[in-house]
Amino acid sequence: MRHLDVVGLTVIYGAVRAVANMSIHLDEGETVALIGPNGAGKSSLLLTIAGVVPARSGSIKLRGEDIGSASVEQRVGSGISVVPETRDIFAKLSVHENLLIGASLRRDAAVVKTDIDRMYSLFPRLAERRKQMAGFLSGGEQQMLAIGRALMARPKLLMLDEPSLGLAPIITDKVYETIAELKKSGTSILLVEQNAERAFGVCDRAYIIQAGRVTLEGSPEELAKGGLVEQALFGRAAAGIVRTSPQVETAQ
Ligand SMILES: Nc1ncnc2c1ncn2[C@@H]1O[C@H](COP(=O)(O)OP(=O)(O)OP(=O)(O)O)[C@@H](O)[C@H]1O
Repeated sequence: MRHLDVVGLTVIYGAVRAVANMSIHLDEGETVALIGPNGAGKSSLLLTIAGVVPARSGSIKLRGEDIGSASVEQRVGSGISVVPETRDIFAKLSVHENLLIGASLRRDAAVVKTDIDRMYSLFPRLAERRKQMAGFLSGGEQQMLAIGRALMARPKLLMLDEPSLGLAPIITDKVYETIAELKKSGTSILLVEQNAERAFGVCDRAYIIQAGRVTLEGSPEELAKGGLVEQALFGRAAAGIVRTSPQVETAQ
């Protein structure tokens, strides 16, 4: 079943067209990566799906229902959670309080407690630091807390914006192990990454995004063939001549 359908989405900031008539989709339980260089429009796409940034045009459907005019809270209530690139944790609150805030829209207090315990078993480091102010955590711990906080909303669709940004390789491994665990549990995942190799290790399908457009789409196996990704990111796509499958746009 189709979980998310984004069709013809355009996002504009002043004179900048960050997302240009972009269409992507995600099936139930699928892990889909958005790969592209800085400034390609990946974060804008995620934030627009989350309802934080408005779309200029296009539609966003969640399980067939148009959520284009829904508030951020309504989208969280419909099962969408985002871990932004900025991580957005509350630095002056404790680890435990940050996790509780992630569940603030939920009404099932008893299950929330069980979920917090689940977060602590998923991230033992957070359990050790549950009383510590989040601002004092390391970058990796803050990323785990940001993911844990998003998971506390029990998302059906989790969007992660460059979860490995600025992290040591060993911590990145841990973050990716967690993503693999979430994938096994059936959560649909939309993952923004600049590192194609990392993303390919976990995703079912990927879109290559450049200058606000999808320039390639396929499974990791398809995209890895013949250096298509490198070609798109560093080669001919830069000149706007990479041609892809029919539903995928061509860079202009
Ligand atoms: N709030 C904003 N106001 C004005 N321009 C913005 C804003 N946010 C993003 N942009 C611009 O929109 C374009 C797309 O940015 P976006 O952050 O979505 O790209 P990205 O692919 O996520 O890149 P990065 O990995 O650097 O975050 C860029 O040109 C960026 O400078």
